[in-house]
Amino acid sequence: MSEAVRFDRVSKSFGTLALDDVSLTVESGEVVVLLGRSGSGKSTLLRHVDGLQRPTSGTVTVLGTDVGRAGGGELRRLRRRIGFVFQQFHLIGSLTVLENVCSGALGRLRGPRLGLLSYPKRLRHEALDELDRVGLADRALQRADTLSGGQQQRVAVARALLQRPEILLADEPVASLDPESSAQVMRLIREISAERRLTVLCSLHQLDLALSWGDRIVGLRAGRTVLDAPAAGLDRERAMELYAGVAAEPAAVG
Ligand SMILES: Nc1ncnc2c1ncn2[C@@H]1O[C@H](COP(=O)(O)OP(=O)(O)OP(=O)(O)O)[C@@H](O)[C@H]1O
Repeated sequence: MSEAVRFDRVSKSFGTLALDDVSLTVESGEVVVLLGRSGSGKSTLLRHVDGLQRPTSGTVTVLGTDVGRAGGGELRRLRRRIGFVFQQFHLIGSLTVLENVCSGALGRLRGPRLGLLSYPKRLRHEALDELDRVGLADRALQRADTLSGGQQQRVAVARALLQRPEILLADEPVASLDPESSAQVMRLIREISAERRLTVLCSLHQLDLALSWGDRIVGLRAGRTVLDAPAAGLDRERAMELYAGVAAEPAAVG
């Protein structure tokens, strides 16, 4: 197996420590799910992978690039190899689904594009293939804002795939979806990772989804990795300890 991501004693301070001495190696093709309470450092960890943030100390190495030391050009080249899926899908609602997917290839093209026909035919075909992969080829010419949330997130996955990424970062990709759509999106990401040997780092708040679709669970608490274990066979109670100490909702009075 080759190594896709390595964190070597990484700390990140914003005044408070968001990451505290994190060491982690992710192999190519692994699906790693990050779990932890709000504010435990999941998004900060993801942002170090594509160099949106740089470590205060320690080393982050991604696809052979030392992210903390990389110059602007090197970072841009690295980012082309990394796809990102967000909680908010960030589609352009007034454009067709297909054009939204095509925009995933902008990093591979020269110059801006306006309108579906401004993309090379070969690329439109590639985009349609990716839409087919996420089960939405029949929606290609529909406006993106006419799709359900789950469908829009699948379009966002297709758009990220058109970038031909080696790593996919997903920051709470199902946080705004219903349980069925959430499972559908996670299953898709998992299957595509297996088909293409795509490395996935995904933050989630849903323990059951993490256990179902992750290869490996990394648990963070106050910026430290307190759990790093294969998802298969991981005791649910043990994973729940990540959330221990969260104040219960006050009981309704009346
Ligand atoms: N740009 C920033 N400036 C200052 N503090 C930040 C910044 N980004 C993150 N932090 C702090 O770092 C800590 C970790 O935040 P982070 O967003 O990584 O947590 P998280 O686990 O992703 O939370 P959530 O589940 O709510 O998204 C928090 O205390 C947060 O306030």
